[in-house]
Amino acid sequence: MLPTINFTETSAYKYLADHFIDINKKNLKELFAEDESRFEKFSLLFEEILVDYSKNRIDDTTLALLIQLARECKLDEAIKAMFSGEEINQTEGRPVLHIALRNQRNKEILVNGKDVMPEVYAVLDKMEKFSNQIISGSWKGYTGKAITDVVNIGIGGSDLGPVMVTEALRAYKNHLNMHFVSNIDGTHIAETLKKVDPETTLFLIASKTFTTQETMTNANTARDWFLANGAKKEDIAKHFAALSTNAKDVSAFGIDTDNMFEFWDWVGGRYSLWSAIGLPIALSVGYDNFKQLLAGAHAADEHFENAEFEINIPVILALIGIWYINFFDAETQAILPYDQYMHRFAAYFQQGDMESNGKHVDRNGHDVTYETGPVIWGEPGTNGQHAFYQLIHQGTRIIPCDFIAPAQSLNPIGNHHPILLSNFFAQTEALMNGKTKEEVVAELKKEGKTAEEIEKLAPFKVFEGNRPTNSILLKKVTPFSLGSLIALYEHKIFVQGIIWNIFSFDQWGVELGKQLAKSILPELDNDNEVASHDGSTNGLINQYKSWR
Ligand SMILES: O=P(O)(O)OC[C@H]1O[C@](O)(CO)[C@@H](O)[C@@H]1O
Repeated sequence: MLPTINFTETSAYKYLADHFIDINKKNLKELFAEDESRFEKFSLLFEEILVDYSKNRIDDTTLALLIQLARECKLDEAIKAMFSGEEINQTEGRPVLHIALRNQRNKEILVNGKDVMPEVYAVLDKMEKFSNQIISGSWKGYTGKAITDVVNIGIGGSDLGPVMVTEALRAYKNHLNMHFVSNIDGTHIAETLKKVDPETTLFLIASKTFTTQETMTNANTARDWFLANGAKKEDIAKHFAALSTNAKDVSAFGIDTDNMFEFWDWVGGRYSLWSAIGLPIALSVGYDNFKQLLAGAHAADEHFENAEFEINIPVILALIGIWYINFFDAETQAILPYDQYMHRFAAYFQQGDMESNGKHVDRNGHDVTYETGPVIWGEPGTNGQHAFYQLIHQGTRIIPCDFIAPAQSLNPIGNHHPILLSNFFAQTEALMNGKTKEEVVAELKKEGKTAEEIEKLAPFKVFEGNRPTNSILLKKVTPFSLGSLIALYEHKIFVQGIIWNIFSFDQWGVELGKQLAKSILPELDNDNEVASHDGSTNGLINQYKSWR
């Protein structure tokens, strides 16, 4: 059982509320001026990842109080509970053990008294064998040709993780063409099927439950297309595999359970890229790289489980996030990778964070009286700079940002990378220091503007600064470093959920829309006017019926 402490009733919270009044009067520039050792104090090096959190509106007291908050909320007990396989997903009656999927130390992890590691290793072995066969071409399609294209059909956690990682590791990929179909919109599968040949395509049906409407509809369409283009039912075994926990429905669909890669109910969908759901990753970059990804995540797990809170990256990042959300009223958090390969990283953690911590009921079943999960968003730099950074620099809201960049480029062409990184360094500096009226006036004078022009223009050119950022500098994006980075973010989400006293591993909030869509679907079968809903929904459905 997880602790159920209301963090706003702890003494640390009360001290933080007082301390906030002082910190809120200070700006980051002053904090740096007051303390020359901020960077040394407020940065952590883990493997080949440097996390600099010194450009945050914190000082020694803030951090000490935040850590006290974590202690009062019994974060240490919660971490132990997760790592030891307790049923911490209490609303679904399950443990939460994505850490077991990357456990590399042959340590037993018990679920209901049974060690899950032999099953985990058995599936990994099966993934290794299968991915080697597909990559080497020894696995043949129904006409004897090797596989050239892989189409992963899944949605949410059964899509976003593999998409994000295969893109982030694109520099490591082999000859296989990877495609991902998630949306129920027929356009997604139609456009994908235009690009592939049934004789050389492998379909992976990725669904934990094997009941998700979008995935099953897309899977049926893919199977129909396969059979309508020359293949027979018995050929399905060579071209369809399932990544699922539901063996019964997998075989009812017609997939041989030999081609099923199993995982378990203790793997949450949005934490499943480490499981059989990661098969497209192993296919795209090879099994050895997939293992490196797991190894990187495992290293981060060990860090999270064992490091003191003062030097524990997920704990520090989570607490700083709470500082902004619950004291500064920040509503959103931007994730800004300066790495084109990581272009889906923010989208991935949109699900990771928002489906986990978008909750308004605490672990006692009561409405919370404080804010919980932030809106997560972001795009890669420098594209974002030319789109939405204006609001981050000069808007009215506080938007804490994570800037992420690799020191070494995987495509070191000309001076692209130094230019990219000069922007990465400049942005956090600009957000922190801003530009004063005096600086603006001096600049305008230099440009030869008149006193009147200066007076008019200056207010618009002032940057107040004092805008907080974390900088995460990786030596290089490798399967190992990416695995670590993802796991650090996962654990950050866990820590925040513990402090907010919410359940981070269920997602009841996605059910209502699904239920209603199921009840509306039969109403769309005929042209009868609908009157069973509210006025707006009736109006929309009836207009649709008149236009289709
Ligand atoms: O893998 P499944 O069972 O098809 O579910 C897909 C996704 O649907 C959800 O359950 C809800 O959207 C996600 O948590 C999950 O990742």
